[in-house]
Amino acid sequence: MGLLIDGKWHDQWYDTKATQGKFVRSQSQFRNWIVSPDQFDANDATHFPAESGRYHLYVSLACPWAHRTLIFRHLKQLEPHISVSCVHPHMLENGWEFKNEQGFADSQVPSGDPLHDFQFAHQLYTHANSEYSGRVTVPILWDKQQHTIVSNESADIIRMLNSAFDHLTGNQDDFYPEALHDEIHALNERIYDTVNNGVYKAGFATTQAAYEEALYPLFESLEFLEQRLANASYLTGEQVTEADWRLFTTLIRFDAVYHGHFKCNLKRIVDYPNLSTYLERLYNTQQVAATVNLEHIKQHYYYSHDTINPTRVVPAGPKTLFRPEI
Ligand SMILES: N[C@@H](CCC(=O)N[C@@H](CS)C(=O)NCC(=O)O)C(=O)O
Repeated sequence: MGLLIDGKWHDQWYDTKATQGKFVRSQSQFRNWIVSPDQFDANDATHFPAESGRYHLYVSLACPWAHRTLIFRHLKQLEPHISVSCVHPHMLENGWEFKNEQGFADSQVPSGDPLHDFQFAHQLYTHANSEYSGRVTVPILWDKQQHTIVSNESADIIRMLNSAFDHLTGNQDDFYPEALHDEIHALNERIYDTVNNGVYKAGFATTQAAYEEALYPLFESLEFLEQRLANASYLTGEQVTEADWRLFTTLIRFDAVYHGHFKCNLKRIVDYPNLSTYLERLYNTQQVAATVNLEHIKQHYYYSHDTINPTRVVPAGPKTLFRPEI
């Protein structure tokens, strides 16, 4: 675990001393956009054209932020147009590594860096910007033509994938419909702060106060979502949107990892009937299940964060992520 400073790798854990034990997530720095041909402006340096075969997505199958982008690539039928590969689940002194290990092979996503054969993800960042300072995170959306990072922000990447390539795929499914923008933004804001990032704030807290400051709002939000799903299949009603997929990748990791490893243990997702049914509904949507690799998920968190779990023992359970039939 570490970061780049002026293009040089430094192995260091998150510093929470200056923030009273609180984990503060840093902003993603590559914020360009792939845009559809009708909106593409060649004079805008942040615009990248939506072309088949031009882009590569680097993900971690363990990471909930990267998982969102993998789901959108699948739902929008972008597999033939955007190539993908994954890092090894263990993120240690060199950060994310590209390493083939038979035991961690995934049936859908190859591991490694097929474009440069780099050993570490930080080499992609310095290849894009030799002076880069900051964290080396996944997902990374890479442009094979300009040899650079288009974006390392999952929230932006799923918006691009939602519509920019529609002319190539013919897939018009819209997970960010105009009429629901306000509702989606409000949901995203609360869910990002208290749930998606909330579990990390609880898990990486180094003081009791910082932990509790994240924990209670997290469970208030889960209660709020449980109520909201009492009479609706999805967060905004009967249409599945990006707000659901953004929540999904946290919920699917919750009982297996966040409940134990991040101490988010007031309740499990299986203890919420509506949330649990909802989670299973999303999991069973259009083979999204194939994007979930529980082995990578558990190995990553329990093995990589040795300040939290120094023995690196990975728990065997839970036996099921869904509510047993009653
Ligand atoms: N805001 C980013 C966050 C991505 C992120 O933090 N990814 C984690 C993996 S779950 C990571 O790569 N962490 C490495 C680090 O912080 O050094 C996004 O949503 O894309």
